[in-house]
Amino acid sequence: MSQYRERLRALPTFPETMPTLDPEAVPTHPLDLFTAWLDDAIGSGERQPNAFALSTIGDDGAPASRTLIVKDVDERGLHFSSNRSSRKGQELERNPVATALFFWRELGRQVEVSGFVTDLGADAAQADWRERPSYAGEPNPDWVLWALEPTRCVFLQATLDRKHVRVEYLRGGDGWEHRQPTTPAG
Ligand SMILES: Cc1cc2nc3c(=O)[nH]c(=O)nc-3n(C[C@H](O)[C@H](O)[C@H](O)COP(=O)(O)O)c2cc1C
Repeated sequence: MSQYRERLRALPTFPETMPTLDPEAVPTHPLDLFTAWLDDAIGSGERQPNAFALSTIGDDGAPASRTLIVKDVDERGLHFSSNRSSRKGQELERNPVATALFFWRELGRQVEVSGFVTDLGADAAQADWRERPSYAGEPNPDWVLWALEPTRCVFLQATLDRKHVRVEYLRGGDGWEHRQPTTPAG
């Protein structure tokens, strides 16, 4: 029998005290809730609250995920950067959709942001490139800054009794709508 079964079940889970999420009191635009939660995550002191998993879709339809750093958030969406020739760069070139998944464990919060990805242009990419620790004075024509413009966002606030509270935002023709998903959460 695997040695992991008992060890994994014995691991500590959520913190004893966590914030609450009132689905009746969320803002109209999901990015307003996202930035409020990002502020909380930065304030919580947890390491790399700017890290998230980005999933893209390959030609065979299979998803691929990797950790990235979110560089900015504005009306265009979540900004992130990488090499155009990377696997993610090639996949985004062919199929410019992605999902970003944040997990802020000290707050028991998860946010899923899905939508369309756009290239923010060479000037923005090089400005980002110059701020990287590895920058050695040369531009990098392969570097890209993208924005993930959301069409669907799901916010989850964990609770100790595992009755996690979720709010799903969907963008339709008339703007954003939100509701509590009815499918099981955990
Ligand atoms: C905490 C963390 C942050 C990272 N941030 C970035 C990033 O902002 N940009 C990037 O290109 N790779 C970043 N990486 C590396 C990626 O996870 C990944 O390995 C790399 O980009 C190649 O991915 P791909 O082959 O799927 O395109 C980061 C890795 C870690 C662990």
